Amino acid sequence: MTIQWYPGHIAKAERALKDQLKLVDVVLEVRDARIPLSTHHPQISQWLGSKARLLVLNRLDMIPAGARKKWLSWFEEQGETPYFTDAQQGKGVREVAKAVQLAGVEMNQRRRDRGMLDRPVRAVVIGFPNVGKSALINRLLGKRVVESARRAGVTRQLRWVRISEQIELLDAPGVIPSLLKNQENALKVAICDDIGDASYDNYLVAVALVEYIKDLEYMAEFGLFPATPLKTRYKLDSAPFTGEDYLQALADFRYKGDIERTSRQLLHDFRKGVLGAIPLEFPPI
Ligand SMILES: Nc1nc2c(ncn2[C@@H]2O[C@H](COP(=O)(O)OP(=O)(O)OP(=O)(O)O)[C@@H](O)[C@H]2O)c(=O)[nH]1
Repeated sequence: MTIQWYPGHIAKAERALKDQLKLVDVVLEVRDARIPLSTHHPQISQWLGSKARLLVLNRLDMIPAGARKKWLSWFEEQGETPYFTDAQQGKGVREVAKAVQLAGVEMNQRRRDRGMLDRPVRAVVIGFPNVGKSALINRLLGKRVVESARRAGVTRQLRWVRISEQIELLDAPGVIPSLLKNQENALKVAICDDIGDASYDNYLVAVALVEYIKDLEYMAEFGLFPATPLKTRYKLDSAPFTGEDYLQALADFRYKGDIERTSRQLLHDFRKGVLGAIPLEFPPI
């Protein structure tokens, strides 16, 4: 199957991102906690060079507590400290601000060592489309300044905002272009709607979602997944079906055989959390 991006948009987004990165000392890289690996861009560390980076896993509310614990220990094993946030509710945001502040203290220490004066640390929030960057910026600001768009891929002009005496933040987030050669990652990103300007087939993406759910359902036993989320929501058990057959059966059972509508409904329910807290990735073993 194919998920297509518009190459012009990707090149433009990449240039805009690099311009933003030049301006800052600290980068807050936001990923989707449901798919922390698929919302990682392989070139990030190359783009950042020696700049400080803070890893934020947003949509904390959309994964079970057990999955969060697993990711925490996995990232720590990799030598990284993930900050988990629910940017919609403001959870975990204070800890992120503290970490930026600390990066500023370290930066100013280095400046003083070189005989320079202190200055506020400059930061930017970056991430794939729709992962919650604007929501995080708003929470860091403590008020609604940046429009938190419901549609993917919305950007604005650059402006600095003060979030404390010591921190200046670019009010517009940097959008990481979803250049995804790996179709499995691309599918997960499409399922989660972290995809921006892309065209894809709702039906194929919905089938993939059903298949992921069927594959991961056994994790409910370990508290890492909701029990039978499809059966609970639609009163139609997915166990006897393949992904394609389930969508057809569900369309026949509930949506007058309309498979496109069924696909859209399923994706909508997943994205709104109606199916429960459903992680689509777990740490590699
Ligand atoms: N459930 C949940 N929803 C969130 C969270 N963070 C953001 N959202 C919602 O996700 C949608 C996208 O959030 P935005 O902040 O606009 O995302 P963005 O990354 O700035 O998006 P673009 O500007 O399109 O790249 C909005 O509907 C937010 O309300 C979260 O932690 N949990």
